[in-house]
Amino acid sequence: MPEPDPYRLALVGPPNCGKTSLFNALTGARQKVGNYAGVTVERKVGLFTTPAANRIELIDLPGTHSLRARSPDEAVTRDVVLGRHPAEPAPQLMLVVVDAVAPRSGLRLAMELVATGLPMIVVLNMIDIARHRKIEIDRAALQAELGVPVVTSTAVRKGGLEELLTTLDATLAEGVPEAGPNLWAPPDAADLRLSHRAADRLIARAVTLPPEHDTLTHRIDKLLLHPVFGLAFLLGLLFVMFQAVFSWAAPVMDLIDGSFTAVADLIRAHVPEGLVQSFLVDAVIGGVGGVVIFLPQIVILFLFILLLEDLGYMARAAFLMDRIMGGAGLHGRAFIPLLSSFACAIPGIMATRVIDNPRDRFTTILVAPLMTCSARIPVYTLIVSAFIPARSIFGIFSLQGLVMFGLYGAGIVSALAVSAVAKFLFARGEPSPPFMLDLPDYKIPQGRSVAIGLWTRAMAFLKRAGTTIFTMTVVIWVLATFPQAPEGATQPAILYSFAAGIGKLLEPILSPIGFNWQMAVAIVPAMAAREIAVAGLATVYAVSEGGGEAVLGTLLASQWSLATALSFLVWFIFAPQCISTLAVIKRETGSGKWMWVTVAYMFALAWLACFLTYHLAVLIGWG
Ligand SMILES: Nc1nc2c(ncn2[C@@H]2O[C@H](COP(=O)(O)OP(=O)(O)OP(=O)(O)O)[C@@H](O)[C@H]2O)c(=O)[nH]1
Ligand SMILES: [Mg+2]
Repeated sequence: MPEPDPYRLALVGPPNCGKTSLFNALTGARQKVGNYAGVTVERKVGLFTTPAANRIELIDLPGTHSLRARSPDEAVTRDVVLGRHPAEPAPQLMLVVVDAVAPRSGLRLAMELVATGLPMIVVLNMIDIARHRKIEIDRAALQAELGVPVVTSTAVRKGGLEELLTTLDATLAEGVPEAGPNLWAPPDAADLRLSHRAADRLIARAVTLPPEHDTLTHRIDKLLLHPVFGLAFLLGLLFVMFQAVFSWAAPVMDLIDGSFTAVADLIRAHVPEGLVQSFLVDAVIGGVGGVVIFLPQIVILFLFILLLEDLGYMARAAFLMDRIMGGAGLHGRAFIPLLSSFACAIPGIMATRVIDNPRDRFTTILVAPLMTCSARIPVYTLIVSAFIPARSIFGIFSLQGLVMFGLYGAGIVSALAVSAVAKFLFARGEPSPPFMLDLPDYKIPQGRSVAIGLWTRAMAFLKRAGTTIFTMTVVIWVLATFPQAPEGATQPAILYSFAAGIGKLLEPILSPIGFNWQMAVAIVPAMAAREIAVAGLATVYAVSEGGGEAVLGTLLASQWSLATALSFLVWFIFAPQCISTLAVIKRETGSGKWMWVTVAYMFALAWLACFLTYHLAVLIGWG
């Protein structure tokens, strides 16, 4: 007998009320959660079985305050709930999640959702915090007013879902009620006022707030949202973050480096000199190993980002930066997408779905690839450690760390500059409405969720090293090795290879900015992933040096001028070296136009900036 179809349930609620935490707890998934609005921007589906063996297909949705959706992420929720989504039939039952600490917007949404006719269960989540704060909620009154079951939950605690599961099974045992007629219509301003008043009445009847309002969050915010001290704190925090990425990681990186060198020595000792040895040492260890070394830096960066997300600081930073970003024509909501782009532009671009005005959204998408993503870290670190002396300044800051900070700064400043130009170019249309931001309460980060987040990111990085980066490194090795030098050749073997031929072909475009042909061979395949530039340089130089033992950094320092090195760094600030990002831009904007605009302006900017940097450096005498 075929199994009956699972019940289709959807998690609906305002932003940041814990929908995804519930989703993860119920289905065992590892979707991203974070203490700010707009973490989830697309629908996710998972399966689970209740204690009474009911099979459930659960849909996690982006948060929204109303079905009157404004931004692309909210539109997903509206379409799924109203059964208009092309790939998703309407759910049979909604779990309407309400933040028990700040129940207003959730209860308002629940009242609006009653009109859809879909059966629902209201889940008062974060009840742990509500109890701690002595917020009392009269569930019987809520149940009577809304006419639906109301349960409490703590999504992030073991056993916090028992009541929800019991009620769910009881509801399903009676058979899911048929959906009533859908009477929902987009509310106008008068409807909205009415519904806000109705929600206020409901809260007045069912929720008792403790008298004092001066919570810890308020006290911390007095400092951290201070216009001067707050900004100084934010700047200091970012500075510490980049110093940490650069200096804390060093000992672990040395350790990894040491073990790779040991393995390479083993291979040299046991595998006869020739193609096999060259492949293993130059491509696999030199190339892929050369990238894997950067894992500690990536992990430290993500640790900072995950902690800030979970603490609830992100929205504060957005609030502080709103004025500065507004001056450059960026919407306050652009901050979190841009900050996420420090990790990777792809989730950053996806996160722009929370911006409702298309012009603001496209401007953010346009500049997101300028933020320093983690794939640039290996390139920056390699060049900075090879060319910038490891001195300390004022005895505390490392000069190398300062240069790294400068590279990040250059990305941020150029993103602001490009968006200011974009604002000037498409200044038509009315100004964006003011930025309304929910500041979530601070929360102690959940160790488990931070650990899972770190693990997922680290695995993704290693997977990239084992797939894309490995493949491209092998391609580069083949190109740099074949055809082999003819008998009696007088020049180095690599000059007879395909790689040299390709590099020479690109030389006319790249020599004005100080690049040699080896760099051309490294940056073309690095379109697949920026780290390949490091693997590529390692492989090309290793092959041309006949598998010499020199460390890549030392080798580069002996072969490149400082002017060339600086130009190479600048190239990686600006050039659109990432095909996946371009593909996501195309998908998220729904047309190839914005993708080509991005490619064109970034390449043009990269070339010009490199040209200036290189010639200026030569003038100074660094040529
Ligand atoms: N203490 C406590 N924290 C919770 C609970 N549920 C969620 N959280 C925290 O609340 C924050 C928001 O959780 P998410 O699951 O990302 O919220 P969401 O509703 O999916 O948010 P969006 O996707 O942005 O709409 C995270 O920091 C969670 O760790 C809970 O029951 N108790
Ligand atoms: Mg979510």
